Amino acid sequence: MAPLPISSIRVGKIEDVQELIKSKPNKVPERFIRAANERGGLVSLKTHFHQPIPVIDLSELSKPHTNDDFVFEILKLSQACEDWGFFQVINHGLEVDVVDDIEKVAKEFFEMPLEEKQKYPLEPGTVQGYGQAFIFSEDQKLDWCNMFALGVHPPSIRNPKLWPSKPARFSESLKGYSKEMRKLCKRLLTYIAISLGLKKERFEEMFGEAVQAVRMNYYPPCSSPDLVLGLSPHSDGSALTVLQQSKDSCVGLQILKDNTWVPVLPLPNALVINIGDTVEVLTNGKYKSVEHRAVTNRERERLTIVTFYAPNYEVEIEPMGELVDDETNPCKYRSYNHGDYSYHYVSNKLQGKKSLDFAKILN
Ligand SMILES: COC(=O)C(/C=C/C1=C(C)CCCC1(C)C)=C/O[C@H]1C=C(C)C(=O)O1
Ligand SMILES: O=C(O)CCC(=O)C(=O)O
Ligand SMILES: [Fe+2]
Repeated sequence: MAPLPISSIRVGKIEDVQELIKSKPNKVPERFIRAANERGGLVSLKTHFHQPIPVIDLSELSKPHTNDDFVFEILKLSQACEDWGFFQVINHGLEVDVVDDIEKVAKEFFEMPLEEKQKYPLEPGTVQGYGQAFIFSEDQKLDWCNMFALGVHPPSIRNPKLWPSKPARFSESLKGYSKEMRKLCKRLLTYIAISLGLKKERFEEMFGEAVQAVRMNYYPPCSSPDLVLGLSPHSDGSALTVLQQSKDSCVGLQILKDNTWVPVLPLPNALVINIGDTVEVLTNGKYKSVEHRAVTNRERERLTIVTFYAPNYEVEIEPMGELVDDETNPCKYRSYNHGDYSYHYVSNKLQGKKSLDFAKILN
């Protein structure tokens, strides 16, 4: 994926949100204030009474494929992917230490002095480093979030200058965590393949050496949470995304369902999984990527650790032949190179599902 021509990008001053709140401003700076139509939207109250985002129990999927419990959970998975594009997984079998450790080092990273974090700057037009990504103009609104993102795998996408030397355990911890996340993504893709009636290795065989990136999002508290957004609405360009919310995390993630923003209630020891644009294309729209955003809290900070898992940049993407029927289910997306899509994705601001127009066949 070629870098963007950064010289032409003028983004103005991007204030660091953690530093900003230290000065206790009596007003939220204009650059963070969203237009009324952007920050509002109907927010579902249903979640105050029950948890609507499907929950998939991965221990049920470890059972033999002939077992009724396995079949039942696969059906639940297929419904979750088709109706929601989002689900939480429990009993995922990840070592508690690995999950806890990354959360600790991520916290330690964000708590370091600004000068230390600024040794790893996210340059305009790139998506790796500390700062704000997807900002392309001086008048673009900013998210109420500090983020730190790194390409992890294959090693060729790493920018070693951006891997921090402090906290001392950061790199080791991220490598260990990413290894486990990679196994989890591969495993989830086998279940997703089975849920679609495909052979279980179908995604893995097509993806080649999959691309994996991590993004740590730190949302400081905001005195006027209704005026800002923690993270702008977007769908992920990945095939799958895994989101870990820190222990005791408050609600922050919202997903757009039937024109209503539905909050995702954090469950203890669960991970949130979502379908990315790439799986939408590969399944010819049977499983769709879903627009989501993050909101902030008046009193509480929130930390999330997000893994993006996607095919190798060399891979050609198009709807899978098994899921297309010229008569009853014609091809809705064109064929393209995943590296080109990644370039397109990172060259545009986050704007709902707009990035996917790149692939849509418009009739
Ligand atoms: C909100 O989405 C992102 O921040 C994001 C960025 C991912 C990336 C890095 C942090 C470094 C390496 C490149 C890559 C683009 C993967 C989303 O990632 C999605 C977008 C595409 C395309 C993808 O494959 O994952
Ligand atoms: O932090 C969250 O809740 C959402 C993060 C997210 O959607 C992303 O990083 O792509
Ligand atoms: Fe996302």
